[in-house]
Amino acid sequence: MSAMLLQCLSHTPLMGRLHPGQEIESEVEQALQRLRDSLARFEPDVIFLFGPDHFNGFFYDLMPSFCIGTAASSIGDYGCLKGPLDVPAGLAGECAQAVLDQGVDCAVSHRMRVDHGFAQPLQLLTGALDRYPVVPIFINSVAPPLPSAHRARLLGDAVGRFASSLDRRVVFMASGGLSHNPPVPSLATAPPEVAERLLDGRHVTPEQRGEREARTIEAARQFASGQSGLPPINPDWDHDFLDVLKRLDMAALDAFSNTEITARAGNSGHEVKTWIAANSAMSAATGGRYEVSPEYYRAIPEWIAGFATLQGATCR
Ligand SMILES: O=C(O)/C=C/c1cccc(O)c1O
Ligand SMILES: [Fe+2]
Repeated sequence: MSAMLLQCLSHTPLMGRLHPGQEIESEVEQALQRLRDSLARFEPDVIFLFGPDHFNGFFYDLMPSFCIGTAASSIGDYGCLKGPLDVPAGLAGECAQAVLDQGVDCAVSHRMRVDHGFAQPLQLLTGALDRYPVVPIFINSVAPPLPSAHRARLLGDAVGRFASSLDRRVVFMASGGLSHNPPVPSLATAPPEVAERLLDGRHVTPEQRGEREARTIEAARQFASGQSGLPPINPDWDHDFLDVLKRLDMAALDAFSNTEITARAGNSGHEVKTWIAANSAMSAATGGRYEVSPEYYRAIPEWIAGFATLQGATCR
């Protein structure tokens, strides 16, 4: 019999680099521990992990809206674990075919490079990149033109229908969001050497990577001290979004426009589409018979994150 579990969490490579204080860090740790415990209890056969990329694996020389990896490796940015994920190639390929058959155009990568967007949740919740088989599903969340919330919902729906046919213990996991605005360059305004890296940054040197990471850490330090031009985290929007998920209101998810997400959740707020896809997958796979509990939320400027966790399980 198929069994389904939904887990969503924010990621931030600033965790462990900047410190929002003991109380907040232990709150976050407890929220992560709840996810870890239910994941371990669930004993998944496979995790369908919806995640973004930050110009580390996907570039403007060929930028898909969605891509399923039949093999994937983490680049180890920001000190995350580096190396291969345990991707079941046949299953991932079948998933891609099923998604295409359901009318959602999705690219395939037989050598997907992933960054902290995929590596951090696996590391935080399982202690490794290859503890469980994982089908990595990329959603373009930072490189306009972006897919809509509606298309992300349909992607999730197609993955959920496929997963429900498997007779396996399946986790739908999302990594991203909620509202946040780290300093990600834009192709439209970038100087030539930065634009080149957005087009094809596959071969940056360790020094260039180190400089980029140091810039983000410095930007977070300024953001946390209130001396930054970066737009603020938006807890009101984040709570509204979590409410929609709690109500299982798929139609409301479709109504989030890209303009609204950028204006209210920030340029990187589009990472919520990973949550939209995972919740939609859970809805499709269970026929809507599941309950969602948003378990933790806090705006954490030191981590440039509206940081949240959510779980969902089938109704008994
Ligand atoms: O520098 C990057 O690649 C991104 C950093 C970042 C910072 C805060 C929240 C996030 O979701 C990020 O990806
Ligand atoms: Fe991110």
